[in-house]
Amino acid sequence: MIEKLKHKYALSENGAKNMIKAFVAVTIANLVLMLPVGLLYQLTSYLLDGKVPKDKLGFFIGGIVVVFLLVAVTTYFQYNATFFSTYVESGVRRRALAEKLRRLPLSFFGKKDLSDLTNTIMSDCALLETGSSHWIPELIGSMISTTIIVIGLLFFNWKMALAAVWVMPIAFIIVLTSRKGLKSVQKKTMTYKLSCLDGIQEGLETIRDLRSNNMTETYMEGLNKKIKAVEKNAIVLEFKNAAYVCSAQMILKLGIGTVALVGSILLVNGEINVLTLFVFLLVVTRMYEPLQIALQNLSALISLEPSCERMDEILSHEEQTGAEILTNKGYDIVFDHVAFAYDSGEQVLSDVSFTAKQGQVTALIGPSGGGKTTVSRLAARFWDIQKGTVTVGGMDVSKVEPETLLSLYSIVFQDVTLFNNTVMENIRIGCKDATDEEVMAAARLANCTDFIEKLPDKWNTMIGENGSELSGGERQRISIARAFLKDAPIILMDEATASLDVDNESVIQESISKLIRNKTVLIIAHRMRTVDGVDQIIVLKDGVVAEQGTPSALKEKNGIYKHMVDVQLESEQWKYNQV
Ligand SMILES: Nc1ncnc2c1ncn2[C@@H]1O[C@H](COP(=O)(O)OP(=O)(O)OP(=O)(O)O)[C@@H](O)[C@H]1O
Repeated sequence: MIEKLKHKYALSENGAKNMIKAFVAVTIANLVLMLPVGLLYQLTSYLLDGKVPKDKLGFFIGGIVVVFLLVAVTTYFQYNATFFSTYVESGVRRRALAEKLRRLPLSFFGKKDLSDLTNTIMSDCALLETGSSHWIPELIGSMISTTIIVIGLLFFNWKMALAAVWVMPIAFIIVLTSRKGLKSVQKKTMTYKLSCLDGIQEGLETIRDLRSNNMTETYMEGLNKKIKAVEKNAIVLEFKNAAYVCSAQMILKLGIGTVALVGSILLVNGEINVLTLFVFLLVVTRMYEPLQIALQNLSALISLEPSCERMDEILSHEEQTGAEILTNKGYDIVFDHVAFAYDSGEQVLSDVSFTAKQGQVTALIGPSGGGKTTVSRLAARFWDIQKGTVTVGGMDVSKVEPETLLSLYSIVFQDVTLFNNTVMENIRIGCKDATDEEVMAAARLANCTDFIEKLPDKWNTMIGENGSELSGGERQRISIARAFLKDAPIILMDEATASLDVDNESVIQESISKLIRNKTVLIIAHRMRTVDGVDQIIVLKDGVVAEQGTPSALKEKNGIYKHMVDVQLESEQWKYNQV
């Protein structure tokens, strides 16, 4: 049962145990609320006999006090079991989701966009929070307590009990039949909501382009359509929900009528007395009250199912795991007959083999879409390959835990990610234990010091969300400073000097020459003059190694590389010219 609850409602072991406690708490609370009916039964029977015996007065007063105390204790117990544990569990669930996302392969993120995942962590969790504190315990608790009461009633008078009970399964079946329809509308609503969130996010991210292309009105029209779709679907969902729940609640109320009808017949036939009829009417109204709420809760739980499924999809997704101990001997990177396709299924690399040797610079070049970025990502196990092997110093990267493996790499990609923190802390990301002096030394090597010293708070200047207060070249130099600080044995670079001015570029190139000494360097290059001095060039075209060798050998071959060099030489002569 614990395992089932864990999967169904994305709970931790403790959360599932607490939920069972909540079921028990609600059941006991509901049963305790039936005790006054027992007292009333006793009292009425004495009153019908003429008077209440004096020696019983103490029993009734004591009974009332005990009932009050029990109600107070069970309410506290129920509150504790539902609310407190729910909010603790909610925090645990959000952390578990975030922790899980950290361990998932990047292929998973190709299928999900940012708003989808944020929505799961925030909105789906909040919805499940209400579900766990109200809907689920109240539904299960009232079902258990009603079953116990019904068994008691059957022993008391089975005919009257049947007159009260027959409506219950019908009411629940009505709500359950809505399951398929409700779930599909709920899924649609969620899809529309996510598309709406995507639209808003896209609008905010691209506001500059929208304005410069006079596209704001078109964008707003598109967004309005998405908002209207959400509205329309939400109304349909509410309407369907209300139709099923209200019909079920009406059926439930029929039970009071049948109890009165059957009771009157039995009374006339002398099978029961007035007191029994009175008690049944009292019990039935009390018993239907939590069931009315249970029907609403059942419907709410059905609508909650898609959210739980989305959470379970993340929590039960296979992680990228592996050994936490590195067994590599040296740092040669070897691609051996590697084939790879992203989730879209299209083959991106087929049968790629090459060796990037330690102490050498290997440049990946080739036409756009040839697979250069993909190869450099696979070298660090950002994705798992489908065929062949990628090894570092003889160690198969697919068998190493990703974070352990990444300790071997310094990565400098074009799209630098910076955090809204100080410059100092943004560089320290390269090595979290580095001292301020070490950070500054790395920054000096990456030629960052000049621009950092000019910032308002120097090293303590906050650089805005994703470094929005820095220029492209400055962002890139921070990323290079991180690589200096990390000082990892393997360096993956994506045309690291692309957005630097000529002066900066030559200084940085000199620094990079120092950085890469004795390291395995895999560099994605777009400009042929930067690869003239590398040890080896791998030309990737259409996902295969079309050429490989030293720059001079490839120039002599007169193939793709030579052609790229010639074309770039030509393009360097280009000037702005009116034709
Ligand atoms: N995350 C992804 N999901 C699906 N397909 C992808 C993904 N990333 C890249 N691709 C596809 O894989 C192929 C190779 O892309 P890759 O980025 O490796 O090429 P590249 O040689 O680095 O190109 P460029 O020089 O333009 O950066 C392309 O067809 C691209 O559309």
